Amino acid sequence: MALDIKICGLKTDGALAAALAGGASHVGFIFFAKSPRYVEPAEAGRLREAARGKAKAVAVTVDASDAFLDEIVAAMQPDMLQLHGSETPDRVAELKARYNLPAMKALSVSEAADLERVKPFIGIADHFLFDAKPPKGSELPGGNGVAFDWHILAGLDAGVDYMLSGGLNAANIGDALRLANPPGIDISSGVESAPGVKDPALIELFFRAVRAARDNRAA
Ligand SMILES: O=C(O)c1ccccc1N[C@@H]1O[C@H](COP(=O)(O)O)[C@@H](O)[C@H]1O
Repeated sequence: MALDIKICGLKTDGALAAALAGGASHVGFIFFAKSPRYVEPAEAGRLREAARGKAKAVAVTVDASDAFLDEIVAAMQPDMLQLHGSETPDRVAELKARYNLPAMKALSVSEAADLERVKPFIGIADHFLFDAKPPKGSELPGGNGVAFDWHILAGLDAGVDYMLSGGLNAANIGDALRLANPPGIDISSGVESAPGVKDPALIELFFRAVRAARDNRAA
């Protein structure tokens, strides 16, 4: 089965090129002002053109207003919305209808019981993204480079389409794929040389590690 791979928090042509060259299925742009990965909608619109027809462009938002979402959607024409805040099932349904776009609902998890939070979104969110809970004091709901216990995902209904996220990098992706066997993976700070600074070489290294892990499984 094909593995979805999302490289998130892209801000430069070089990093985007590395993500596409590696075979990313999704590229993510962050519209959360406090993030070091924040990109202006117009700039994301320029960047995403390189991905058209190659990878899905994902607009990552956090409890965004309709006005801001209108601006983002008009400027970058995303293929998907990633809702990384405390959006309710009703809000997810409302946004899907408003923009006629699929939605990926991000949920933070630290224990098996957290997976229960998927249930109200079933039949509404098109995909899920499981991320670690932010460390105390962090201003970011995601992009903290923190992993959760992937064993938790063993309790997930097999029909749930999701991306595994949080603290992934070239060193741990093999274990993550082996333990959770997720339909998709999502990475941001694990391919950065500093917060918000994507490193094309680390992106390439990550894809190499993914391929090596998958080759090992097939052998
Ligand atoms: O990356 C951010 O700054 C960010 C800000 C606001 C919402 C979500 C954000 N990032 C998401 O979190 C995952 C995991 O990041 P990491 O690999 O642990 O650094 C990232 O891929 C985005 O989907």
